[in-house]
Amino acid sequence: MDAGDQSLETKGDMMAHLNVDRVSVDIEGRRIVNEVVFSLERGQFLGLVGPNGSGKTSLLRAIYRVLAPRSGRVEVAGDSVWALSPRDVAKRLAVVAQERMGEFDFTVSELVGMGRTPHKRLMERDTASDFAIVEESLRQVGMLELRDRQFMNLSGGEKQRALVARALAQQAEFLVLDEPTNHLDIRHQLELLELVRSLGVTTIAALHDLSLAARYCDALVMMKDGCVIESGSPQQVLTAERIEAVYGVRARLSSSENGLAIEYNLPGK
Ligand SMILES: Nc1ncnc2c1ncn2[C@@H]1O[C@H](COP(=O)(O)OP(=O)(O)OP(=O)(O)O)[C@@H](O)[C@H]1O
Repeated sequence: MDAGDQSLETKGDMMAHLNVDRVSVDIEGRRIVNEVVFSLERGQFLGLVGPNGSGKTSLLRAIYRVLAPRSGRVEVAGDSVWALSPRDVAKRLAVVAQERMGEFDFTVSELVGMGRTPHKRLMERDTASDFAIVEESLRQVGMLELRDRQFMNLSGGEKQRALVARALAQQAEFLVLDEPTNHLDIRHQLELLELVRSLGVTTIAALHDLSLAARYCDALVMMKDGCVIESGSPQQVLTAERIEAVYGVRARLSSSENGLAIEYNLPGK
């Protein structure tokens, strides 16, 4: 999806790794996601941006098979996620969701080990390979030293990194991240986004920081009121006019060493 490529805006692509084709979600009779269309190639990192309540989480939940769409299709490598079993979806798609910040009564290692579950038979013991994968996943998020701590006693940012490690241990071909940088300090935000990029795994992430989204994502989908306002390369999507129309803030964009710097102001200031 290079700049100027219109494929995100047109009808879903059968050959794409992720194909979201006219997906609508209704909750309690209200349209929350409205006819969303985009597709994503294998290995690409797509950022889903938009103000609070614009439908990002609801769209992601429809993609990872938790919230049934009212209409439309979500396909991973050509297979409808709603035609697959939850277990088969979990083999192919790893999720770090906002609602998973709960109070798990497990150690960090045990939690990350749960990422291996979709690959195992019922009651099958962990193998040396499972332990090695868990260890590597903990190392990748800088959590090796905290492996024996209780998950529920971790700080918000440590919990978030443990949940990312669990998703890595799942070794899925597809990653879905809902505000993965939530709770993370600046260093850990950069480390996490660098890590996701370096994995080369097809990824869709809801992100609030537009500069970070521009820096790390191959493509952006910007939503407002459940609709896609624009999609394409970060340069194409992030303009001062569009940010003002969607977020209601004045934005001054300038290029910086690392991509895009954005200065925001309330209207009239
Ligand atoms: N279970 C639910 N019951 C009622 N309304 C819901 C439910 N889930 C979401 N909504 C509503 O749907 C709209 C979209 O919410 P959603 O969480 O998808 O937005 P979002 O873009 O992820 O927001 P944020 O950036 O604040 O996380 C909101 O108005 C929200 O209140």
